[in-house]
Amino acid sequence: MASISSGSLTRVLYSYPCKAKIPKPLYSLLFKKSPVVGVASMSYDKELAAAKKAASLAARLCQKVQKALLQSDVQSKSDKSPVTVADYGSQAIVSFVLEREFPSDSESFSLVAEEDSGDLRKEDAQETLERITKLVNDTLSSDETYSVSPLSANDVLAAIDSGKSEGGSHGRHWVLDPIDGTKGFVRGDQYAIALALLDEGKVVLGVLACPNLPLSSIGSHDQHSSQYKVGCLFSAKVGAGTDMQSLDGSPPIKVHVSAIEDPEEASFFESFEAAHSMHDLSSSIAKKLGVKAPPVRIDSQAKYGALSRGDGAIYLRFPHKGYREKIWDHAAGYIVVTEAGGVVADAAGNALDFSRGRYLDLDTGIIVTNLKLMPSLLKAVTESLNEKASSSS
Ligand SMILES: Nc1ncnc2c1ncn2[C@@H]1O[C@H](COP(=O)(O)O)[C@@H](OP(=O)(O)O)[C@H]1O
Ligand SMILES: [Mg+2]
Ligand SMILES: [Mg+2]
Ligand SMILES: [Mg+2]
Repeated sequence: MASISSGSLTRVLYSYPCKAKIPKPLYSLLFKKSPVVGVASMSYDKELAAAKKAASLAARLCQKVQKALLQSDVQSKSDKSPVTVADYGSQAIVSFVLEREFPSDSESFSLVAEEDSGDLRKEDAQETLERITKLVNDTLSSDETYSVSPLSANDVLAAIDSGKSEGGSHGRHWVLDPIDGTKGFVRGDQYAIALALLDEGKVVLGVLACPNLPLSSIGSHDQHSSQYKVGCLFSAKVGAGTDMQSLDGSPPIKVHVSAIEDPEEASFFESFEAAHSMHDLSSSIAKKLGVKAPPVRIDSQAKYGALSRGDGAIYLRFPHKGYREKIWDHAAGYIVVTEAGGVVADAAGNALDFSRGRYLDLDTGIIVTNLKLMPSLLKAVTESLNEKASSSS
């Protein structure tokens, strides 16, 4: 989390609309000291290097599949959401690389990941499993640092199933979304490989590989244009800021969230999929706040990456009633944004709690912006939610 100087503290206090009392949850979110007390002094350098390597290799596998996506590569999970050979392949690669990079931790290795091998163990999935196994082996052999004998289909199933951990508030847990934004991936749009590490319940590092995200700002041009070089790797470590580099290996640069204070100049991100976030609610919040620009709708945690380098100033996510957010959909994005100076909160202004297992139990939605805009954003969110509640009662 970005440290907050007394100067910025004063500015935030003054920026709170109407000098109203700052709500308690928001106060603690904006002003509390680093949330990783006790683990902040660890370096996590080796872990971050391993995470970047694992996510970059997984991105290579995903790029290959997205270029030649076959109808048979896309399956439906029991909740009807899509999953592809690349989701499984990416999870197998990341799991394999992490276990290999930390052989001495094999007893305590813990990975909380989205996919499991249940459907791949069914009889009619033989061909799909073979295709995934080939993809994983081809990707590993394309990396000169891994001279391993090819993995069998069973090795691949076991690597995928390493991701069954429940996480929690004790010890270390890797958190993986092997493809976040599978719907975007299938459409040929944005997606991300999102990997984070929890230590004693706090996110201490995160990596976002975004193979289709332009290296230059998407605030200023059409994100679908083929004119711009794409492929970004964001990485963040607690207390060390956020870096961005190209996926093909340029040196990293430090990135920072937008410094915009006037909502009229701000633009906001939201899900491309209306089923994932209530677009009408975001537009009512944006209108209240005075945001002029239309929403930028993109898939996946690429939104957190783009926000961390200031492409836009606000991210609004309001799932429909009953949906429970998962930790792998936010852990990496959360630290990428907070280390770049941003604030991530639920709709009541509470900090997100990644220590409760696979789910993030939170109040109503997720809002992300910079320190200056957060108080007025939270006020607009509260008003819009109250209006929505009274109009539906
Ligand atoms: N009804 C729903 N409401 C909110 N989020 C949902 C949802 N159904 C799926 N999702 C989540 O939204 C994620 C994609 O986020 P975004 O909308 O920002 O692109 C999905 O990740 P996966 O694609 O990894 O399954 C999934 O976890
Ligand atoms: Mg999914
Ligand atoms: Mg996801
Ligand atoms: Mg996913």
